[in-house]
Amino acid sequence: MSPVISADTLNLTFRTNDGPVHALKDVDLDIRKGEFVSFIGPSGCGKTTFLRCVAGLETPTGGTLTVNGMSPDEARRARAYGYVFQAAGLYPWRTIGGNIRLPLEIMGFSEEEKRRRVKDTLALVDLDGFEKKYPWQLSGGMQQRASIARALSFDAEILLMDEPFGALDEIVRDRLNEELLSLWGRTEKTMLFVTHSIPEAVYLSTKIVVMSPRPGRISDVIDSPLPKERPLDIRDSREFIEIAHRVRDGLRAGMEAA
Ligand SMILES: Nc1ncnc2c1ncn2[C@@H]1O[C@H](COP(=O)(O)OP(=O)(O)OP(=O)(O)O)[C@@H](O)[C@H]1O
Repeated sequence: MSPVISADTLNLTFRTNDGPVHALKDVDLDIRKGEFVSFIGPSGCGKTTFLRCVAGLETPTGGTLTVNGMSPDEARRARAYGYVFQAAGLYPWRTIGGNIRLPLEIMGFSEEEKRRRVKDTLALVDLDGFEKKYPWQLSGGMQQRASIARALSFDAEILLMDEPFGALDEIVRDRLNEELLSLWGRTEKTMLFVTHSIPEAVYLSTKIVVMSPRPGRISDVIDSPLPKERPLDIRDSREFIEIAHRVRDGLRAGMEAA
């Protein structure tokens, strides 16, 4: 099966007044359909930049990047992905339903289709009954779930998530991690997920991409041997702890080489 996302010697250098910033250096990575891929690495190592390249929001300065065999820009126009940011980014003057409808309105879905999709995606993230509430009436975790629903509403094949749970406390984060895994299991989307948390990366991923600081390079790619079904207490298992060690070693090696 050909990869959904394929990066080959991808480079991105930002030109700034203080000189060039090498945000990505020779990144090679293939991501297959239905994989859950986490990107972990120190601040400024290019995780967000990589996601933005995939989304067609940044233009690489070297190498090639394809999404579904197309350029990122073409893939964006073909609605290949939804984007979830660290802050839920919901419009406060729109209800939860209104927020989820927004991309559907922009994309010109019919009234009936909009209604159906809002209802279905709210159910998918376990927010049935909250359609008419405003964002401020929901907890931080619920807002983030609404933001995920918005990204899923137009049935994009790929979900780009940039530290979506970074601002939430650990208990809420644990629950959302479980819910996200279950959602992924049901929808079989391809997930690209940025995190600073080793346990979160190990718990969620089928593949963990460990990155090193500027210039942002990949220092290790770990294919997880953990089963698809993952109760939270899998975090106490020997396999889990071994993968977490390997991620930590990759992070350390990247820091030392930088
Ligand atoms: N538009 C831009 N112009 C100039 N430099 C930029 C721009 N965007 C990002 N950078 C720089 O590129 C590098 C990578 O940034 P990026 O946001 O991708 O890192 P990150 O790994 O996502 O960091 P964090 O974990 O803190 O979110 C950083 O040094 C950043 O300052």
